[in-house]
Amino acid sequence: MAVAPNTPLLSRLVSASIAIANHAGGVIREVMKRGELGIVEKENARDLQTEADRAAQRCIISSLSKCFPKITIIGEEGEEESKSTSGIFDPASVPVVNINCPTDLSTLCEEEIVVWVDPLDGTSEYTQGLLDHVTVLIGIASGGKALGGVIHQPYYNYQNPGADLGRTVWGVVGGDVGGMAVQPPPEGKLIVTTTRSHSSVTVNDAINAVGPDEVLRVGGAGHKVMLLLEGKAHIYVFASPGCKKWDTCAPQAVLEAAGGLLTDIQGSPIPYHSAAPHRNSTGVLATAAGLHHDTYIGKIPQNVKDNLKA
Ligand SMILES: Nc1ncnc2c1ncn2[C@@H]1O[C@H](COP(=O)(O)O)[C@@H](O)[C@H]1OP(=O)(O)O
Ligand SMILES: [Mg+2]
Ligand SMILES: [Mg+2]
Ligand SMILES: [Mg+2]
Repeated sequence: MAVAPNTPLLSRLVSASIAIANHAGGVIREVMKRGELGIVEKENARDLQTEADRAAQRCIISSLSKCFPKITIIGEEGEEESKSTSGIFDPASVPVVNINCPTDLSTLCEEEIVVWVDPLDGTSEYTQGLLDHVTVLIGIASGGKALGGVIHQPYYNYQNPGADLGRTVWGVVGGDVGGMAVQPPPEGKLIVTTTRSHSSVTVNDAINAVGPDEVLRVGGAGHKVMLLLEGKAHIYVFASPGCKKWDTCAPQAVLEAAGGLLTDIQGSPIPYHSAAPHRNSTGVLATAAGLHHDTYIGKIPQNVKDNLKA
């Protein structure tokens, strides 16, 4: 369906990203259904890539760059999977989502935009059949800031036969959140979410220091931020250099659109310029809306912060 004339670029980009992320979710389910995952080890045995990561990236980058040829797009799975034009999807073939754009972001042009794409977040969990941990992440940045994001959960509802499979949540900082009803976490206790597959002594030291009543060890950066948005956890603590910009850009934008905050473990903003290092070497700490972020940053021990110097 055609977009109304004069629609700001950011609104068009978020709407197209919703459609493309949905389509990529179908690609991910299709690979799992066929059962030939084509698993490759990247940097080490805890860093895997499957045919679903590759095919979803081909689909997302080719489709986005066809619609927006001058934006910079950086995908987790690298150059080869970014050049391909196979699996292209035209977002104009599905209804437009009307996205409000804050006035100060309404004049952005394509050259000012960097899109960070994680075609499949939670790859370890995907290979282990923990399908509800998987998300597709498309994060939109400008001026080094995460401004818009789409989190698609291809397996949302997969344990409820008959219910609609998959859901897509989006947000624009200073604008709206859509695709879900954001819920506050319970009062009177502290639930922390963290990694289940990339733990370390430093990761656990940081968690213990914030004094949790409960720790939810789940896969994926997108999935953990969804737990904050769903009111199932209060904070996400990952004192490790394992996450990259494509893991955090979209979740950060959606969380901050909902009133939360995502920074590194020192409380400093994560920069999203195209030249920024891919690795979030100083870790990640995110808080749901209504929490006092600096209080938790203040509880992270100095030795943990020192272990994660840029
Ligand atoms: N040590 C690591 N090596 C590779 N990727 C990592 C590492 N730590 C975290 N990640 C990425 O960050 C996401 C969140 O981490 P975790 O699930 O451990 O909390 C992972 O799903 C993975 O993204 P991806 O699955 O897209 O490769
Ligand atoms: Mg990966
Ligand atoms: Mg990831
Ligand atoms: Mg990934």
